[in-house]
Amino acid sequence: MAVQINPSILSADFSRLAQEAKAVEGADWLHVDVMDNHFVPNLTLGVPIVESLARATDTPLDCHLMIQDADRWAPQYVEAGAGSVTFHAEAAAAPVRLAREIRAMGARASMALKPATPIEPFEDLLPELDMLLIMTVEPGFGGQAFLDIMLPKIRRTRELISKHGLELWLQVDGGVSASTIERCAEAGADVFVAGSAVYGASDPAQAVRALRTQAQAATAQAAWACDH
Ligand SMILES: O=C(CO)[C@H](O)[C@H](O)COP(=O)(O)O
Ligand SMILES: [Fe+2]
Repeated sequence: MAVQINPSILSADFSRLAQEAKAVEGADWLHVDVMDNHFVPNLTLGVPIVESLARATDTPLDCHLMIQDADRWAPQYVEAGAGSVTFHAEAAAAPVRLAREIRAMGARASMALKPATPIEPFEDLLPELDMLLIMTVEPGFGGQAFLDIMLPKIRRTRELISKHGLELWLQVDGGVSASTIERCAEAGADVFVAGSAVYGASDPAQAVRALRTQAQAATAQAAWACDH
């Protein structure tokens, strides 16, 4: 699969969200961080803003729900227009039922793991998912430093995906930038969220293109991609 670059609007100007979304048209997905001040110590936006964003841009929305009670709320983000909904493993009471519900509603189902949550207990669930998100910072804030210690987990997850012959996308989120994206791609990620590295740049669309070029080059050299 081609690499995908998903700018995170967490680092955008929230008073001009429609224009900020348009500034990165050409990106694969727009990453929308939903935070409830309970699952993470920060508060961002909810269903009405996702509904408005879905109308304002042709770029599909990749909603990352950092909220408690994901089982109750995730379907509402599909209804609001998200093309992909990511719930946290730590916040879902019934992740298989929830993933099936999201898929049945016509969206891609994705599950996220905080840095301290291992992938191994979820091996048998992977066929139920369209994407697995490995957090490379503690969720809650943009602009944090990339956690190198997550690289082995990315590698192990890529091995599980290969072992089971899955079509699962492997997303990384947190501290992804020109200086870290190649390590993520080499380890096995193929979907890259970047907030500050895109919206902190003078030309966000150009930053997306540059990250894509770097990720493509690193993937072409990566052992995991050469096996396919
Ligand atoms: O989920 C997130 C934080 O919890 C954000 O998507 C992420 O941090 C993006 O910002 P940056 O690229 O600046 O780290
Ligand atoms: Fe995110």
